[in-house]
Amino acid sequence: MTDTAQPLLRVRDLVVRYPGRSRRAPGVLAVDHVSFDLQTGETLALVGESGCGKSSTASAVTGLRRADSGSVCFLGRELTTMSERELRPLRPALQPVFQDPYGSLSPRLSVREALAEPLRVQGRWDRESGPNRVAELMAKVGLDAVHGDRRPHELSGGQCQRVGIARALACEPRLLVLDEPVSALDASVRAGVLNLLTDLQEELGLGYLFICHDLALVRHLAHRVAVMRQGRIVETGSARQVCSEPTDPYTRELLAAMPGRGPRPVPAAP
Ligand SMILES: Nc1ncnc2c1ncn2[C@@H]1O[C@H](COP(=O)(O)OP(=O)(O)OP(=O)(O)O)[C@@H](O)[C@H]1O
Repeated sequence: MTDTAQPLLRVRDLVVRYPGRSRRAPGVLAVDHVSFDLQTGETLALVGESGCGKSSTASAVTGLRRADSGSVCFLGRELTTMSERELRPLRPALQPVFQDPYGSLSPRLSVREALAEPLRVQGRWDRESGPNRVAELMAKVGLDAVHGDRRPHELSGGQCQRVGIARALACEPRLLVLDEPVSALDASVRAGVLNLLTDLQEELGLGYLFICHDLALVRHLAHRVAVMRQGRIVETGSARQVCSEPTDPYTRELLAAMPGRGPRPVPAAP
């Protein structure tokens, strides 16, 4: 029987420390006992000023960095105590999407090759169905077939980010950890990528851990928001509540200083 009460992702008392290089340069406690749940089909935005620990939290969730302590439970499995070998079959279901759309793609691979790669790595490639699956992924993220032979330097930032999202989808994920996925894009293409993420979530029931510092985007995309300060979560609530009536004084201060404060809607897709 499926346990419907179990969240897609449950994080408890997560701690991430960066060791100091010497006695004079002490380490940094980047994530200080952070806890949150994320449900299937839900977007939880992690917001906070630069250096508050958002990306370190994301790295520990995706396993790019080992947590120093605490629990990361994904699909009911505790990730922090697993060996690399035990983690391998779970990794496709938990995919990161990074801020820098060019940096996250190999400059040598065409779009088609970049999308075939995760299928090959996972043993899902075969000569018959592979090319169709690649075409399907391109269509899903709104890339024309003509882009298939292009390399990253021949694409716009928005198109590169669509390739990054398609690569994540190739793994048939359940959760995307989106670390500032549109911050490096021109304002004119941001809305298109955000709308794509919304459509994919609706269609595939994906969970999103959305790391962001722009309140307008958070309001537009997130169901719930967790506000971080100096490694800790200081407030959690619905996007509407946190963005309009924050209870924590620091959140109020932070939101007032954030880009996108006030009722500024995200422009429609071009
Ligand atoms: N590799 C590292 N080595 C040492 N300290 C680090 C490292 N990465 C991050 N830190 C420190 O950990 C703290 C949290 O950083 P983190 O990048 O997680 O914050 P952030 O909220 O994502 O910031 P930003 O919005 O600027 O990306 C900061 O004090 C940062 O300087």
